[in-house]
Amino acid sequence: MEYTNQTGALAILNGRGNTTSDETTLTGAAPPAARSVTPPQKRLSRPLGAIDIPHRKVTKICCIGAGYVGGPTCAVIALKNTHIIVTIVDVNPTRIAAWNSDSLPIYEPGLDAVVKECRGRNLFFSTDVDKGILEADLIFVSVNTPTKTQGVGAGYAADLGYVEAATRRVAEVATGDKIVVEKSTVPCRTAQSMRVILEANSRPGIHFDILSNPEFLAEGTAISDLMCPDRVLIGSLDTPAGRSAAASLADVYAGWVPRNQIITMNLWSSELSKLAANAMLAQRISSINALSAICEATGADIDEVSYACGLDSRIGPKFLKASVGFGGSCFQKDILNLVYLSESLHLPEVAAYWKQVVEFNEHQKKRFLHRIITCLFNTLTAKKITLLGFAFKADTGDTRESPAITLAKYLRAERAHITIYDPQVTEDQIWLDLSEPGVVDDIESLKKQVTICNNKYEACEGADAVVVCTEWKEFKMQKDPADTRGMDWTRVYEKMKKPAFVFDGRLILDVHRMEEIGFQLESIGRPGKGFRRSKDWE
Ligand SMILES: NC(=O)C1=CN([C@@H]2O[C@H](COP(=O)(O)OP(=O)(O)OC[C@H]3O[C@@H](n4cnc5c(N)ncnc54)[C@H](O)[C@@H]3O)[C@@H](O)[C@H]2O)C=CC1
Ligand SMILES: O=C(O)[C@H]1O[C@H](OP(=O)(O)OP(=O)(O)OC[C@H]2O[C@@H](n3ccc(=O)[nH]c3=O)[C@H](O)[C@@H]2O)[C@H](O)[C@@H](O)[C@@H]1O
Repeated sequence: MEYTNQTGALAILNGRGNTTSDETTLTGAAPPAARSVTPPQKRLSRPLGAIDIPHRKVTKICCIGAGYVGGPTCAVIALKNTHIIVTIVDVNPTRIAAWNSDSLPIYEPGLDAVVKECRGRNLFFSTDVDKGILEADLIFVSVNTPTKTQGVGAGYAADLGYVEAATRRVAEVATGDKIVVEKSTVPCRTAQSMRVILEANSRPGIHFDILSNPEFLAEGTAISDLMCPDRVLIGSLDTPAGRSAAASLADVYAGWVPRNQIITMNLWSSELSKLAANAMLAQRISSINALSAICEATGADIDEVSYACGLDSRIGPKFLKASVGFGGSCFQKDILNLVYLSESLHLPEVAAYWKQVVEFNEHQKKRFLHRIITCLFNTLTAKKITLLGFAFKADTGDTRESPAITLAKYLRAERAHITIYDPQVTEDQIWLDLSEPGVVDDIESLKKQVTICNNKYEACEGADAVVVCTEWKEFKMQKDPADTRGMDWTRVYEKMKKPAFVFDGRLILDVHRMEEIGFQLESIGRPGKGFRRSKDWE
């Protein structure tokens, strides 16, 4: 039976070996045979019961962690539930001060308007973590879960120190019953650890319900993702108390999300679904990037291949854009987390399978660098290379795991002079990303080799090559001379060294139009000019 192993793994994970009703469904389910078959997860979802199960109405929410997730998510909850008081707390006073100012700590389209409407009404930002916990009925734990950098599992396992610290604080401070919600992305079974910590450290007689409610928003589109989510996932114990807590949280989301999109399931499935979703999304990018290498060597065009594959309704068109590599704070971290989980479950083949998604991503960045070196006559020494974009994707100022950081470090090693322009990333952030922690004189040598520019045209002046690292709209070719949002690539060409090379790591530039201007454009997933010249069929 196709699902037997999965069920077995679940049984091992929950440490009981008994099967829940969900697991029974899984074992009995026939494997999907044709594309019209109802997806198996439909049958997995428990009846929501949010309306008919007796449950508490939430009136006060506290969110621990005012980051990229906690801030936007709870701002939208406050916007859509004017009867709920939402307080977002954080140990970082600078971050909280920024949330309380006109200059929010994160750039996210639409976020300012949401915060402006609710702040001071039913949305508050505070460093008083204890007060937030004390007053709330429901507490989101939305703290960071980075990859461990040392000790057992270094480089793979999630560092759960922040989750544990927040959980201990809840246990120590709470004087009444609380629903505690894992919003952070965590390894499967973390809710169990949280339960043990809460029960061991709280006052007698206090009851905690723990829910898993992973977040699926993407940066740059956080507000629209939150307003219209594909689904809201709530994992709970399959007990009356667990179901009741899930119903309380479901009510909060039902403030704007249709009930049939609020999915409830067992805790461990919910925790694992988050890692699984990110792993599958990243896997699609590595798959298309692997194909991009074949395109470059054969004359196929990766955009055309993506388009052709995406028209198959089983595959779909999203997340098939080839690039210099995926970045962001979570894809790599969550896959490595899954790799670690697989290894600890003695599933080395499963671990190797997922690990390859991350390894290929690193390879893609190196491939791109090699192409730059080859085109620039095999040396980058003292050449001016301009990086357009430093954020890991457009519409965010976030640079975590940005491919531009890796590229800049590689280019530095080649002794190139690097100039960087990004419309949203701060100078301080770029210096922080490029300097080696603990190396005292590094920043001085860094500043001799790297220039940060706040004008895109100036950044390109005198460059041997321009490398598009982020797909900001302002780097796309302007539609006409009056279009001030796009880029006047003719103006760029005039001030560059010749031959003028542009390396498009985001496939946003049209090869024919760029060549008409005079550029040598080299794009990911398309054969380069050298290849095309050597073939007589073009
Ligand atoms: N960034 C994203 O787009 C997404 C992130 N996630 C997950 O959400 C979680 C949070 O991610 P981000 O918001 O990006 O992290 P972040 O680093 O932006 O924010 C976390 C915040 O928690 C605060 N914090 C840590 N420990 C604390 C404590 N004990 N008490 C009070 N505050 C504390 C930190 O000061 C920080 O401001 C992670 O597990 C991440 O994997 C999930 C979906 C999307
Ligand atoms: O857990 C998380 O943190 C989040 O991770 C991703 O969101 P995010 O990393 O913000 O942004 P994505 O749009 O997924 O992009 C990630 C990276 O992949 C790249 N990408 C994306 C799509 C694509 O087709 N090709 C491609 O190279 C992007 O440029 C970016 O570098 C997921 O999309 C969210 O659902 C998830 O909640």
